[in-house]
Amino acid sequence: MGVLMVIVGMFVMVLCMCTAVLRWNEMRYRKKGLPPGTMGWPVFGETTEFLKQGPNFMKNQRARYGSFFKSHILGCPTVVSMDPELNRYILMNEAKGLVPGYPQSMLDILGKCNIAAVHGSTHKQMRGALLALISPTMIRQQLLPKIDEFMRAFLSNWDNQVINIQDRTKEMAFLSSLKQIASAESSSVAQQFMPEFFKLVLGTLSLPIDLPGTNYRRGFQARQNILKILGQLIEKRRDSEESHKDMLGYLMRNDDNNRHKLSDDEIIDQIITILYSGYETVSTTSMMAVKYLHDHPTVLEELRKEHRGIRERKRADEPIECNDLKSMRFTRAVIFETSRLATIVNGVLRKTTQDMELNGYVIPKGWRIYVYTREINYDPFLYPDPLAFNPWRWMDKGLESQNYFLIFGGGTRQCPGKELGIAEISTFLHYFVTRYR
Ligand code: HEM
Repeated sequence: MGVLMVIVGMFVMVLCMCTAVLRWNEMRYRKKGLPPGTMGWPVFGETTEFLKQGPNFMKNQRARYGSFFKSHILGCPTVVSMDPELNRYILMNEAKGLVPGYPQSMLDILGKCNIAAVHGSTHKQMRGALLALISPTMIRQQLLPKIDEFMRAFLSNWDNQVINIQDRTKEMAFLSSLKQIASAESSSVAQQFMPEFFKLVLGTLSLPIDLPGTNYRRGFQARQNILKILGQLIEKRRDSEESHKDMLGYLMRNDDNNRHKLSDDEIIDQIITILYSGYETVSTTSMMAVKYLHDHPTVLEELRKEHRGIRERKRADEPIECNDLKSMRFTRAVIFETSRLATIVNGVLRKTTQDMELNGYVIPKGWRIYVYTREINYDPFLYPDPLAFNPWRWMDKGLESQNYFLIFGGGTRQCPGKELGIAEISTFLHYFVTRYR
């Protein structure tokens, strides 16, 4: 009986202490002008709930506090905006005191010249250099032939095997980008590069704890190894003086036509940016498209009809060209519907560089703003019967240009790789549905 009393007493004491700490933490943030919401525990905030519950955490908080609330997630005090109007306003008005607000581990591992780590004129410079590499002309003349050659080879000999589509689409996204970046050397460096790249990706999504065995430490070491691989590649190319028509070749051009000359460090971070930005997005969209096509035979049939039509107009070894891509209207619709229903990107993060008034509240300098765009994908007014996989809804072109289409972000940081990503996924689907049942 005595032991039981002690246990109950201790339990009550711990409960009181926890309540006191939580209350104290709430009081610290009870400044006038901040939006409603809870801040959770000191240091950890509500990160555990956020990571465990995912979108449900957002929904629950919105039910309690409305579409604009404060929290403390991923190590920072954060305001979450789930309001479509406000989200659009924030993305369109980044210059009024906002910079990207991605976690420290991501910035450390992706490098200080990474596009998400820079703003103002440096951002303009890095974005300009990137846009020159993936412009519609570059896609038509340089990138699409490489993508086609890669997908054609990658999607061969899958018969009579069990294919792990998640692993394969990850490999596909990485190797396809690598071929566009360094086509001549891609097959010789891929085996060494790929495992390092996968470690780098894990590191960017970890807590920045620099101890042996942590994903952060492994990711950082992977970055060092990738710097070495890319540094050697650049050096070799400079020594050989041979010109290369791939992304690295264009980045290294030293003639007067190159308006966006970058230093070697900037070139390397630009390459890591391209690999990183197109990796999770393209691989997950491709994987989910395969899943939805499997679940919806009528959609698969319609898609197959489109691709068989293209094949019938070509010789067996003739590559996919820009006109073929343009004619893939249903495929584009399948890609958008997949991105919408699977919500590949939940939202984007920004950080305030000064106290900032938003929605009638004052957001202090240094706070994160999570522009949470996921919910808009399930809005029944924009997308009737929102949980149905219905690519036909995208056949009306207007839907792609409506104001709340934020699957590829918006404003000055809108995804520059949208058309390149669509070209890769479309070519993947082309060979997938024309070669396999
Ligand atoms: C289906 C595929 C893709 C989706 C859904 C997607 C989505 C997005 C989103 C939502 C953003 C905005 C991030 C922000 O505002 O902070 C973004 C930015 C970006 N994306 Fe994509 N993306 C895709 C493919 C690609 C590809 C293939 C590339 C390759 C070059 C790429 C390169 C970038 C870059 C460099 C940025 C940063 C732009 C800047 O900060 O100015 N993306 N993407």
